[in-house]
Amino acid sequence: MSGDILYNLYERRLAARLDPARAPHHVGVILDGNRRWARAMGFGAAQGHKRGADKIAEFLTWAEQAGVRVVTLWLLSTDNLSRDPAELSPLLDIINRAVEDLAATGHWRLRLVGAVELLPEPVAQRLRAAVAREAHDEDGAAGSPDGGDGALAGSTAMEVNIAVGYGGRQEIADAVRALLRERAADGASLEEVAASLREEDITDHLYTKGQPDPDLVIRTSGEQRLSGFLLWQSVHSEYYFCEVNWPAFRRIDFLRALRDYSRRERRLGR
Ligand SMILES: CC(C)=CCC/C(C)=C/COP(=O)(O)OP(=O)(O)O
Ligand SMILES: C=C(C)CCOP(=O)(O)OP(=O)(O)O
Ligand SMILES: [Mg+2]
Repeated sequence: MSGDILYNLYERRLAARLDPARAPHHVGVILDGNRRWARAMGFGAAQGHKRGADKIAEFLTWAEQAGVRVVTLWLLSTDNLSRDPAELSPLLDIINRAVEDLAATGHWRLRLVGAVELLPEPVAQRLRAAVAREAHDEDGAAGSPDGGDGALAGSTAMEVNIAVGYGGRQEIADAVRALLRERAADGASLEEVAASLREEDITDHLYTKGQPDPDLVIRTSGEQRLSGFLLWQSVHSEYYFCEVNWPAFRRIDFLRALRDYSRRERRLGR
């Protein structure tokens, strides 16, 4: 039997054995290892990022098929903004194009989660425009990523958070700033804000406001760290670290993550 046939059989068996009722509602992904993948292939960093970007729509389709309702994709950290401009500039363009392509399918509900204002203005503008166009398409006709008659981006479409210029500490600082400004505009004194501050007030001002916390966070490339991803929201998240570099991530890697997740016992401190 050829490798492809065996792979397909294994993939189908893994998928069939997963209980959709145990699927994570929100999956966060740290798409790591683009440059290591590129180096191993004898390519430059930009080709690694490009191949990584090409994997995104495919991944979202797998997640949707598995019953996931929210996906957060970490495409650029605040720390990544200090990378060499020779790498950063093509990477920002690749991210812009990737988000425009996702928006053009009209298939997902996109949300920018990150300090977009820290990005070069033209990049930020393109990102905002792509996501705004997608939101507009919600009541119009748009096809599925494969060009078929898939679900339209409406209230039932999977939500996809695009984390660009995202840093966990930055997000919490932004949330506190927004909260303080809001309360100040209502005429509250600093002492009144301090006395009444609850955890939920911070949660309600995060980039992810209104969304459930991630149940499962996947990081590719073998690194076992968070690097600040969804710092506030990941208190009870399950982590899955996968050795494969992001551009080489396959559906069976994702299905294995889901299988692993379905076997975990989440106690939430109880
Ligand atoms: C369009 C996409 C997919 C964007 C993700 C950008 C990014 C910083 C990926 C991580 O790989 P890396 O650059 O950190 O590579 P490595 O970990 O191998 O150094
Ligand atoms: C995947 C993204 C977008 C950010 C985290 O990966 P990095 O590669 O930048 O993080 P470190 O390994 O340096 O912590
Ligand atoms: Mg990396």
